[in-house]
Amino acid sequence: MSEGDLQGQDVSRETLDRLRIFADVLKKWNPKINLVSKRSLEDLWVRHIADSVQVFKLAPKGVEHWLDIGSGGGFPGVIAAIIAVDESPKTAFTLIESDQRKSAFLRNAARECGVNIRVISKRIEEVEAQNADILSARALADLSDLLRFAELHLANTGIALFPKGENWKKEVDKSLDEWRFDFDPVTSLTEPNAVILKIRGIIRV
Ligand SMILES: C[S@@+](CC[C@H](N)C(=O)[O-])C[C@H]1O[C@@H](n2cnc3c(N)ncnc32)[C@H](O)[C@@H]1O
Repeated sequence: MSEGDLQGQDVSRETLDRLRIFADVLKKWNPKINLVSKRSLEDLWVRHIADSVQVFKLAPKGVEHWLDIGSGGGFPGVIAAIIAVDESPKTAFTLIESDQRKSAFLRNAARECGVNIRVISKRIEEVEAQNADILSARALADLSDLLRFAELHLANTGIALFPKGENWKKEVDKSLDEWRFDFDPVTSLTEPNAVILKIRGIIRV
């Protein structure tokens, strides 16, 4: 287990302490509600934590509102909120997670880490428009569905950050039937064939 390994990404000592608390809470809850697979728990720091840190690092600092959808075990939403305590303290975080037990975990983990996060336990499509500056989602849906969620909850000037696996080009091509957008595929630090799609200017055609 690569405890504390953030793949060379720099965070403060205080942030690292909070991330350690988060890792402990996740390990405590995981056997009961299966937040991450048992196998990936062995590589929690790289597979999940460092993978989420890189999403935070791609967002501009000082934005008002960050929305993470389908947050599950808190990736990348809780990790981004933890780093923001130091690096972007004015940013408010909202997480949408429809599963009640996972929502309870997210609230508990935020409290234990001393981070202020609003958790909405509803389906993304049933939540009132959030007008977010940043929208993140990992392992939630294919790109076309994510763009539908962005249409609901992302401000016109906002940025979507979607980690995607090696099939990302196919997902982009498929989504162009229905959408136009500007995008930048940033190579993942944790998985060489994966990217984080940084997307702006989403328009339905
Ligand atoms: C595969 S998990 C990914 C969790 C986390 N983002 C990660 O990367 O580890 C997808 C999560 O999205 C939630 N979810 C799926 N569809 C949803 C919806 N329509 N509204 C709210 N939450 C949803 C599920 O309950 C689940 O926790």
